[in-house]
Amino acid sequence: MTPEEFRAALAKRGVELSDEQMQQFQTYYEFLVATNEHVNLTAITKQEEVYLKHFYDSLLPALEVKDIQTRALSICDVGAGAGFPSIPLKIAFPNLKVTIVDSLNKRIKFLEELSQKLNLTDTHFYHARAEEFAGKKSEFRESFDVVTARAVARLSVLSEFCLPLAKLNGRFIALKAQKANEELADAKYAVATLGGKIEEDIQTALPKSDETRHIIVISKKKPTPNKYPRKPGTPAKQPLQAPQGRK
Ligand SMILES: C[S@@+](CC[C@H](N)C(=O)[O-])C[C@H]1O[C@@H](n2cnc3c(N)ncnc32)[C@H](O)[C@@H]1O
Repeated sequence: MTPEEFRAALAKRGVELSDEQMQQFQTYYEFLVATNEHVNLTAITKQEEVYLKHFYDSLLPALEVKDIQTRALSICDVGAGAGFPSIPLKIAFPNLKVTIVDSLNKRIKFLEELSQKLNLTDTHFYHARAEEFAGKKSEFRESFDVVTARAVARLSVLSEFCLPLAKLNGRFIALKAQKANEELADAKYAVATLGGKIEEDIQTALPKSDETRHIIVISKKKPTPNKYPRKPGTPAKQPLQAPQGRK
């Protein structure tokens, strides 16, 4: 998808980007590819692929969950890497307040520089493991309207990173490509244990492509018990699973 096709596809979905926003996406693309020469940020570097598979893909949550487009929501993006999905969301919807946490400091440094280049306001970057960032003593626990994550871990593990960060009545929105159905079934126990409720699995696709995407919306119904998230590494090693015989 060329930048102009990107703009037209979004306009078709009711999102009009200004020339300035288009320039921000272009600056993002150029800085991503230049930095990628010496810092491992992405395997996708062709312009048309970055616009489709990173930029447009990152905007899918806002195309499907409309209040992201207009409200001054606080968003925490867990494991954003080179900024996906939250930086494209912030460029397209400057109303958002974005916090990113990633365990790789080189990526956080890239994002800090990127944010300055794009003149973004209300963006905050933290080098930390999600398990610590969301811990019971953390000021960030249960403080965000929306928590997002793309390509970080399977849903049962991701729920333990993300649900503790969502406010009561807030949402955790996971961006998934394949195997979403399997992951959802496998994550039911974890989601319920952590205070969440699976609300929707919105199936969608990238334009001019048969690649399906799932936007999974989980609402935070109850506070997360203090013992979660467990210590760094444990959620991935021992994902929360129903005791034998329970579903
Ligand atoms: C495959 S990348 C995906 C990056 C981005 N979300 C995307 O969709 O392109 C996964 C990212 O999650 C980060 N990550 C993995 N486990 C993490 C954890 N426990 N806490 C914080 N960040 C984590 C990694 O450092 C990496 O930048």
